[in-house]
Amino acid sequence: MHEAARDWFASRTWQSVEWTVADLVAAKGSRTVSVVLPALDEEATVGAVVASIRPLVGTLVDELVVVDSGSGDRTVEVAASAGARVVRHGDVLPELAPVPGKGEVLWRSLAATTGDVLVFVDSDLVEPDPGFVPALLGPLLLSPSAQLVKGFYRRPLDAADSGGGRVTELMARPLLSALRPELSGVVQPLSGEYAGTRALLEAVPFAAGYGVEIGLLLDAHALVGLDGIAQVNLGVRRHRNQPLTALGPMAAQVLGTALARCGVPGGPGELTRFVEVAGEWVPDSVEVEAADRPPMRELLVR
Ligand SMILES: O=c1ccn([C@@H]2O[C@H](COP(=O)(O)OP(=O)(O)O)[C@@H](O)[C@H]2O)c(=O)[nH]1
Ligand SMILES: O=C(O)[C@@H](COP(=O)(O)O)O[C@H]1O[C@H](CO)[C@@H](O)[C@H](O)[C@H]1O
Repeated sequence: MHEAARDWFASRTWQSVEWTVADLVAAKGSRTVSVVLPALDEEATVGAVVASIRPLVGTLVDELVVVDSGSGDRTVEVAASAGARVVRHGDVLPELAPVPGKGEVLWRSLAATTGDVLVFVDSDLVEPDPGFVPALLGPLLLSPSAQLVKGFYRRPLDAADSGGGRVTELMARPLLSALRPELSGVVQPLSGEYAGTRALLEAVPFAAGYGVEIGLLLDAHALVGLDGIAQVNLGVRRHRNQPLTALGPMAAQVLGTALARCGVPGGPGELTRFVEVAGEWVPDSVEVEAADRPPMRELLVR
């Protein structure tokens, strides 16, 4: 293991949560906290995720916002009835036509919220743990240098107790070990549950697609160094696992964003896969976008 990564892992990893919500409320002081859930067609799960965080609103959490990515189901209604403020992606920065992607809604959430600290939680969690948000906020509110805190966990895959995090294990981890070994101590570089200071998040670009997590991690490292990053054990994280075929374009976006951040030319471009049709295999090509949205601070005059 890279020496800097080993030292960072030893000093900036919380294997267990040593604080209470009351400790965090006391440490928070005048700082404010926004929790953001990106959502695309999550009517089946978003309600329970909102409900797992809602009890913290008014004390530790100042606003709980679901940013909808253009859902075609009842995500908006379910999220609102569970107690979240719901923002549709076109409602914020309406002068900018939304582009598809998770990073797009996370980027827009910066303009739709006011918290000094933001916590991102996926809306497709299954059996969401109410401890996730307090755990993620601990290092940020209690440790002066932390600006980005990544969650890590055991990741079930469908009915199996482990095996999740397929793009993490097969793309992100090898990428980081090759291009940024200093970050090889990050247990879940693509975790969708993480917290960051607004100062950091508004200072960096957001990859509009699934490259958002790897992009933020690489940019945080470039901007604030390893000492500005921490990670905390959240236990177990179950979520709706996409089929393997859907993870090819996701992996390509992660690759494209990571290469761009590391100054390696060559974006993801076109990804060609193959499908079997009546006993024959035929190509199935898709254009993979890895475009970035600019640092929000360049748009917002505060
Ligand atoms: O264009 C998108 C794609 C995803 N998501 C949300 O981002 C989170 C993670 O996406 P997904 O579950 O597709 O990724 P996975 O967890 O399977 O890697 C979920 O809350 C999605 O609803 C979104 O808001 N817009
Ligand atoms: O970590 C991963 O490999 C992928 C896929 O997870 P699974 O194999 O379905 O458990 O999930 C993550 O990656 C996305 C891209 O960074 C994030 O946006 C998701 O929040 C995260 O779940």
